[in-house]
Amino acid sequence: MKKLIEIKNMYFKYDKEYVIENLDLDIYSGDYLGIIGSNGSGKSTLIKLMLGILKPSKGEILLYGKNPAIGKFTSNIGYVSQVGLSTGIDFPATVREIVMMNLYREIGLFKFSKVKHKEMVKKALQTVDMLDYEKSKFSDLSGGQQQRVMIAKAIVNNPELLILDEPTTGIDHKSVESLYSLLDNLHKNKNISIVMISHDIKKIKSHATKILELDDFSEEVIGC
Ligand SMILES: Nc1ncnc2c1ncn2[C@@H]1O[C@H](COP(=O)(O)OP(=O)(O)OP(=O)(O)O)[C@@H](O)[C@H]1O
Repeated sequence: MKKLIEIKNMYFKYDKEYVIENLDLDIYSGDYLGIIGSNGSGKSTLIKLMLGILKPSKGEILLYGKNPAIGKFTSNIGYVSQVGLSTGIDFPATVREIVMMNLYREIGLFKFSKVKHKEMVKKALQTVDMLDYEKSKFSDLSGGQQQRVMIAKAIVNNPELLILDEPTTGIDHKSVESLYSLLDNLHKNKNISIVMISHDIKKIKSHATKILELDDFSEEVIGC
């Protein structure tokens, strides 16, 4: 099995105290890892380390066997933030434009998208069942619909790994259920590995294949 992320003896602190201490963790292709833990236990920090936004204070984190270049986002990894953060989009963009944003590296800024790119956007929107909303204004959608669009944006590049930071916060019960089924579908049928923070321990344990508990500095991986 291919190793996507390898964390070795990693420590991280913002100021004086360590937020993450002596963490060892391997994430393989095919994993669906749920990250749980109380408020402030370091879940979002760990994701920022995985994305290369933060650098370990000690120890190592390797993405595809390499040190992530700080601030250089790899297109092999898709990222979805909390609903509140994704709705920070305050210009009148359409659903298609939002998803297209993750193709600009490929298209080139200020150049026109090609048929191929429009097809990639359509395919991603179809996967998340939002193709009918392609021309709708993003800001007119419900929280659950917006989150599906953000997932389409994250998968439009066909990443191997999708990282989600509590994507269900603030969305209604029915949308949460359908978001979990969508993630199951991406995991099982599209071979996308998943790392997801969740406060709903029962639910994440019933979907994930591994759980990492980040509490009281005691990190533990439990096979589900
Ligand atoms: N930029 C920062 N500078 C200093 N301290 C920070 C910063 N970001 C987070 N922290 C602190 O690091 C600790 C871990 O924060 P983090 O956001 O990773 O926790 P979390 O488990 O994701 O919490 P929550 O469940 O509330 O989102 C907290 O004590 C937090 O106050």
